[in-house]
Amino acid sequence: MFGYCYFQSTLPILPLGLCRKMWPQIGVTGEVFSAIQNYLSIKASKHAASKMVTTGELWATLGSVMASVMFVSAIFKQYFPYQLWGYVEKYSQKLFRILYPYIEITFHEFSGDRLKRSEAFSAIQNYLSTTASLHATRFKADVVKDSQSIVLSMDDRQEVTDEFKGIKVWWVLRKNIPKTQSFSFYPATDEKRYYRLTFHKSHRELITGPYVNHVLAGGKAITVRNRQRKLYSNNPSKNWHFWRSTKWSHVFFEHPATFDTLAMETKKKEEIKKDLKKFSEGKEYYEKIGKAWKRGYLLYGPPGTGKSTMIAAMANFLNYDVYDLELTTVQDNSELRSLLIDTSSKSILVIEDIDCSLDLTGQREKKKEKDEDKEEKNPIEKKEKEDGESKKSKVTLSGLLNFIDGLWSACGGERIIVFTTNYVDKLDPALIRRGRMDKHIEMSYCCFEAFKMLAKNYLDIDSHELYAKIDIMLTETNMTPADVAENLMPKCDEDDTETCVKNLIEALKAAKEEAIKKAEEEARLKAEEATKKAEEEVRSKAEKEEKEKHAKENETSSSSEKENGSIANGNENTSN
Ligand SMILES: Nc1ncnc2c1ncn2[C@@H]1O[C@H](COP(=O)(O)OP(=O)(O)OP(=O)(O)O)[C@@H](O)[C@H]1O
Ligand SMILES: [Mg+2]
Repeated sequence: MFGYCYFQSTLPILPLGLCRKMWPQIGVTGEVFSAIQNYLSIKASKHAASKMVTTGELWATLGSVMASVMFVSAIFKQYFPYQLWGYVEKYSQKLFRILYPYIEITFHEFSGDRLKRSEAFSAIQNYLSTTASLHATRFKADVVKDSQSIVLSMDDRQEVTDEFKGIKVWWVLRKNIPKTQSFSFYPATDEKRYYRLTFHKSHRELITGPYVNHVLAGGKAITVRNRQRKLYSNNPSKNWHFWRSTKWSHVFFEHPATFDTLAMETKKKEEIKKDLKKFSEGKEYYEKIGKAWKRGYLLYGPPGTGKSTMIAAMANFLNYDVYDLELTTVQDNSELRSLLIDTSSKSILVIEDIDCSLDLTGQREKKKEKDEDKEEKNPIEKKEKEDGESKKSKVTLSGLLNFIDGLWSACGGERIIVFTTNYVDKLDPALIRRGRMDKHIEMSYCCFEAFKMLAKNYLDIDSHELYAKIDIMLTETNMTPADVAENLMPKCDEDDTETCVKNLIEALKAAKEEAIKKAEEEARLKAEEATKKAEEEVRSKAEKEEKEKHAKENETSSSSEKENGSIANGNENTSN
């Protein structure tokens, strides 16, 4: 009503602004324009005045009603006996229930002290995205699946109705904004959103049971249908409390690698695929054996052998999200736990190059501390060092071990944890024991079978006359699949299959020669080292002998001197 009055009262003024802009453009002279302006302003003011009277009347009526209510309630409070207040409350609630025979259920966005986003909330959001599109008038739009489709969802405070077995229910999206005294640029930081479901109390059984289940199941089905997988990376904790920030930020996961494009022995590949499938279908089995529904994979091998590519292939095979955890930005073990809790199920949690991520052995830390104690530092250097230390991650090996295999690791379920490393021997045995890293997969240099897959992918060929030669050369040389792939890739339009295969042969020859040179160089260095060592030994032996000889000579000379001395003394004594 108020909005309508306001609109009516401002309406006549609006065209004035437009006139001002438009009329000069169509050649109306200044005098004519001012005449029209004066005419319109008189008309508008009359119109507006008449509407203002209506608004004034409305306010006056409202004011008097309010005053009457307040007066009656004050009188009532003063003269009504205090002892009877309880009854008044009780019966007023009863009366309210009779007058308002509806039940309300709220579904909050976050559960468990804001640690985890409620799955029910997301399911309802998705369910209502289809229901809302029929009834609501205000929407929020999200683009999914390579920008090919949009999903509409209810906007804040928008109410929609739904029907279930002929019964009407109402949904509304609301949010609680905490009453804060402080001024903030980001007022919505702590807003708590929730869906409220309202229905008549006579349908309590039907709505709280079958209807809610129907909504959740429908919502989950839509989630799966519209699901676009995501690649997450963890945010530094200093940003966790900023406006709308979360512990993880994401982009859509679009890596095209699959097990078909991954070059490795077929037997090994099939074994991994079976293992993954068994895991993803093993909910009941894991429950039965009393184990958290998670599985650890350790991928190790030289750089360029396809460890990261394997992770992408796994995610595409299982249709899982990927959480790429950068351990060095995690401040301490409790942050690590928070990050773990904030991951969704059906996901792969990746820690790449685990050997480089952190210094995870306690002994090394202690040794360093001792060394530092010895050093005398000036105060500025010391302060700088302390600042650097405070920013450094304090995640410990035991924190990481608990993260993977502790009580918290069971939160969520259906999770794969993958570690990659170039140096498996560097890792602490506790970190990679079975139960933490259940399956160890070695990613090795390119074999002939892997080469054939790469050739099929890159050049679309199954055989070639040079295959036999390549087979032999690959056994003689260590070349990573990354290098093989790079050589097989055409670099310009003129590069045909023949050129690419020959390029690979040239590269293999060069690699072999380089390997031979390297081996020769190593052998030469080794021989030099051995000769040096032998010479050193001979020299030290000679020195030792020389020293011994000297010592002996000194000994004999001193004893002969002593002898001579005693003879001389004897002679002196006899002459005396
Ligand atoms: N087994 C493979 N099958 C198919 N492509 C591969 C394979 N290995 C490597 N590649 C190619 O080489 C590139 C590098 O591979 P990737 O990043 O997976 O190696 P990595 O083992 O993770 O190396 P790093 O240890 O340095 O991280 C990829 O882009 C991919 O195209
Ligand atoms: Mg990698």
